[in-house]
Order: sequence, then C-alpha cells, then structure tokens
Amino acid sequence: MDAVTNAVPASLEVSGLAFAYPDGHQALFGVDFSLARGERVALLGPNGAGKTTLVLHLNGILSGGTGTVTVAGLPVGPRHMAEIRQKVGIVFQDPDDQLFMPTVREDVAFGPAAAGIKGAALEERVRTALERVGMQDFADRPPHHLSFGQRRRVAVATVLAMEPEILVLDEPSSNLDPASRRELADILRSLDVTVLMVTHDLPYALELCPRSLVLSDGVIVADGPTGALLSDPELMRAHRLELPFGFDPKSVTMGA
Ligand SMILES: Nc1ncnc2c1ncn2[C@@H]1O[C@H](COP(=O)(O)OP(=O)(O)OP(=O)(O)O)[C@@H](O)[C@H]1O
Repeated sequence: MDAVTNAVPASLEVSGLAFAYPDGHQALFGVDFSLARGERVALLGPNGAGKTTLVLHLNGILSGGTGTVTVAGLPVGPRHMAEIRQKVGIVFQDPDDQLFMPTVREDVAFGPAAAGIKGAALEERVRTALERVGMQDFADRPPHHLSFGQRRRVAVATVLAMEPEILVLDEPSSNLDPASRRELADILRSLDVTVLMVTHDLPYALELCPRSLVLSDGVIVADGPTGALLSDPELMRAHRLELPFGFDPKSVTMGA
C-alpha cells in the first residue's frame, strides 16, 4: 500500500463477496473491486447478473454471505449500521419509493432530521441539497405534483442531504426525456462525491463514468475504462451488452 492510499481509505472496498438467497440461488460468487474517493464508476451487466444483489450489500440491506464490504474504512455490518446508512446513499429507480412527505422540503429534511440534525443546520442541509440538483424553487411543493424528472432530482437531493460518501444510482436515466437526461448528467458531473451507477444505458455510462465494472453471472468479468470495454465486441457479445444501433463509443467525449 502506498502513502497516498494509506492516508485516504477507498470510498468502497468489496472483497470476496459471495451470496446465496434463502432459496439457495447463488447470486454473487466472490466479487472484488474498490472505488477511490471521487470516482464515478458504472456497474454494467445483463438482467439477472447480480447488480441489485451487490448494491443491496453496500449498505447492509442484504447480508449473511461471505466476504467483506468496507465504506471509507468502516466495515458494513450491524455494529456500524447507522453510520453506513448515512455514508451509502442509494437512489432507487422509482423516485416514488423515496418520496413520501407532504412537501419536497420535508422529504429532503427527513433523513438528516432522523440522524439528529436540527434547526439552522437542518435548513442549511436541505437548502444545499436542493440547490445541488437545481430544485430550490420547489421546496414547498408536494412531490406528487412534480414531473418524473423533477421527482428523480428530489430523490437525489434526499440522499445528498445525508452528505454521503458514496452515491449509488439505480438506472438514473430511466424514463427521462432527452433534456432531463442531460440535465441530470450535468448535475451528477458537478457533485463532489463517489458515484456508482447501475445502468443498462451504455451511452449514459460512457458519458458520465470514466470507469466501468461488468458483472455477469455473479462475477466481475471486466473492470476498466468505459470506452475500452464498450469497444470490445467479444466482451459485449459474451455478456449480452448492446449499444444502440449506430452508436459509436469512440464518438463520445467524456465529461471528466
Ligand atoms: N429474493 C430472491 N430470491 C431468490 N433469487 C433471487 C432473489 N432476488 C434476485 N434473485 C436472483 O438473483 C440473481 C441476481 O438478481 P439481481 O436482481 O441482483 O440481478 P440484476 O443484475 O440486478 O438484474 P436486472 O438488470 O434485471 O435488474 C437473479 O438470478 C435473480 O433471479
């Protein structure tokens, strides 16, 4: 380990993670990877590869297999669960799973308030989180009066308000029109946080994530620069990854 790695622990270390569901179905077979602080990484892979199973291990929703998950040096496990839930923010695919309060402000305040933050500090958290997703003018609106794209941005704000170490996004571009998709990409690029993005939208992964992991049948089969992975026809075919018709991965200039 070099001096730099020693000074700043990785945002996420997954080591030898294997997991079978109670019905005996083995979904993960020894997964290893780590994310450095501030990296944006896509988690790619066909349906049923184990992506959701892996993500649900990152904040301890699933546990009981073998191997370890460490977030900013802290092992994921029952002893540190409150801290882990603060550090790993998961934005689920359907914002309506995350928004349930009468107003946007209350939804964004919910997590930090439950963690004991009050008064001016809580207001500041809410204001900052909403500004980061460009939704500060919607604080007093009921979430169910917002568009799908606006609700997704508020869902991201509810997680940012916890000041997480890692932002995990499940299919962030799904159901967004092209303008909303681009606006969300700009927001994600502007955040100073480690991002793990689960997606089937390969152009979006290429646009946003310099590095990708490919999970297939419960194993990481590739880990490298997104452009190189998406330009490898054998890898793509072997793991049921398909680019949109006519899309050339070399034509995309990635936003750092
Ligand atoms: N509760 C469960 N009990 C048993 N098997 C499960 C359960 N949930 C998922 N699986 C199985 O585990 C494997 C991995 O599923 P998982 O949902 O993690 O895949 P995924 O990569 O997220 O897929 P998708 O891209 O379709 O969302 C699949 O074979 C799935 O059928």
